[in-house]
Amino acid sequence: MSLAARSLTYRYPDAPFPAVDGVDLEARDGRVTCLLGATGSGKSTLLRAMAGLVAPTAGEALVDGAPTWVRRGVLGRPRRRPGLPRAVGYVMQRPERQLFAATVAEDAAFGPRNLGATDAEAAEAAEAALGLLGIRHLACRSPFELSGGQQRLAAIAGVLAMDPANLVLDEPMAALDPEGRAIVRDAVAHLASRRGAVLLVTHDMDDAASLAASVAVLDRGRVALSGSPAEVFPRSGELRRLGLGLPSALEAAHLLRERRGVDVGEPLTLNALADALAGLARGPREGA
Ligand SMILES: Nc1ncnc2c1ncn2[C@@H]1O[C@H](COP(=O)(O)OP(=O)(O)OP(=O)(O)O)[C@@H](O)[C@H]1O
Repeated sequence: MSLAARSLTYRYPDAPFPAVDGVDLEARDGRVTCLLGATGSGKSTLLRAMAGLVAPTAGEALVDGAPTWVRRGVLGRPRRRPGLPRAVGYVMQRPERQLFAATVAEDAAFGPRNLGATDAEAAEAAEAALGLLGIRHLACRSPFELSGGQQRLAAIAGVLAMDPANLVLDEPMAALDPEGRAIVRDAVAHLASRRGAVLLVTHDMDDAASLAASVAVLDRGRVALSGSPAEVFPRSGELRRLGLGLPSALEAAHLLRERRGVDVGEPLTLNALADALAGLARGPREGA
């Protein structure tokens, strides 16, 4: 399973510049790939193109190696590849705004029913999706009486119930309280270990550092930096120039080095920073 962009360009009608400009990107099986970038850098547009919601103006978006849109017919107009919703699921920004049914289970069953499943098959798919996200106990609740984090999980369950092989998510942790963020972050990490490729847009460097196996930074529609978090995040000068901050642990490590002359390396997570500090605290005593 995989998601890929090949020289992908997307220009909105009448826009002077492409929002996405010749992007090459690969999101691999069983891993989370995070798409980062300043506001307006083209992340959501690239995500929508890679999920096949829009046809690239030039280049290709590939899902499991096949283009999302093909030119067929005598007029050669682009047409979305059949069966795409099963190949890639798309979780839009604030997906809970789309919740509409009387219960969480009915809401999650809507997608599979729409794809042709019988009522029994759709109910089974919904139950499996709720189970995957650990919210089976909410099945009979009204989606409108849930917490923000629970609503977000219920909405993501609606996408998973369609059983997509790969998944793209646009800022799934945004606008949630810390508990809601943690619930969704854990769910995404869990999904990545069970699904194909997971491609996620986030503005939060801590989420990216803790979740991603690889990251790509967009700048004015182009990939400016890419690699593993350990390769990308230490490039603090370039990240700042691109309008991005650092993971908090790395920021703290840089402050410790600059202001106190203490070197804890380049920790990307608070756990790694705590381990490095514990190592420093132990070091002199052990050596004494
Ligand atoms: N429907 C649209 N029509 C015309 N231009 C658009 C449209 N949607 C986005 N754009 C433009 O495309 C560019 C990229 O927008 P996009 O939403 O992809 O950026 P983003 O990186 O996801 O931003 P943010 O972090 O603020 O969500 C921006 O210049 C934006 O103004």
